[in-house]
Amino acid sequence: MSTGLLETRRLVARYGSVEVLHGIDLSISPGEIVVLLGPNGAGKTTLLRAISRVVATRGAITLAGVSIGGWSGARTARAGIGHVPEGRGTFPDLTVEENLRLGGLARPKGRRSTTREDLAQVYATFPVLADMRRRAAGLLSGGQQQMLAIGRALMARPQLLLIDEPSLGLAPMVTQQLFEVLAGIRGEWSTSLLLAEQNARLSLRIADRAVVLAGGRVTAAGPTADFRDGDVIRRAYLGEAAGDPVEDEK
Ligand SMILES: Nc1ncnc2c1ncn2[C@@H]1O[C@H](COP(=O)(O)OP(=O)(O)OP(=O)(O)O)[C@@H](O)[C@H]1O
Repeated sequence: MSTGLLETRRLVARYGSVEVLHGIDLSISPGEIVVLLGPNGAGKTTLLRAISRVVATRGAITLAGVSIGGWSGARTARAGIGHVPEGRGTFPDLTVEENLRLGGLARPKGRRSTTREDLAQVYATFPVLADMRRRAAGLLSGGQQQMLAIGRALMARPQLLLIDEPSLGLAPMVTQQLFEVLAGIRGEWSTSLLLAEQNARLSLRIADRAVVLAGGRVTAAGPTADFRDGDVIRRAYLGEAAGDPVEDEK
């Protein structure tokens, strides 16, 4: 039996009759940070949705050894997996703290910490949110909203946190600060992270392993040290025959 936190085997996902993931094998260890890289349309978002059970799948998915595939596993998945979707999805008319409290409602029964303790921990992770706790979420900057979306997911004390394109629409400096915080989250919150991210340079800096998707298949995977060379990224994204240089930043 595997010791991984998350395991997928031959995972297939489709939208209607169109199959977009064609048999993904992925494993994530407790406390590990894994980044999903790949060009637009590769299937990164769909893989996160498949793992959090919001798109239909075939194949095996286990979380801490418990099957979360099929309908019966969806509840287990929701209890153990936090999902920060692309676009963040915070409630703009609610305050920062109200948004965070809503995240806490998803916590599994038998939790050890109180809501007050969890709020304090979110504010320690993202001090700017503490200063804005009574402000409507819709008035926050893009970076602050991303922090709020991540904080809200953390309130459910997930074993695995899925974050889709955290850098989307953020200035480089804000993205850098956000990634520094993300690097610390696994220790502070005892969670693993799976990021889908176009910013290869920054995400490779904080992740332990990278998995590259193209056309709904894994085309490369390994420790991030193997991917820091721009040529490896280029081959992984475009195939051996690629001629034009690709920016590291892509
Ligand atoms: N709701 C949907 N209905 C039908 N097809 C979809 C839907 N969402 C995504 N797709 C298709 O599934 C494939 C994978 O898309 P996905 O969004 O998972 O890729 P991605 O790697 O996350 O891309 P991006 O970096 O642009 O977000 C694409 O061909 C896309 O057109």
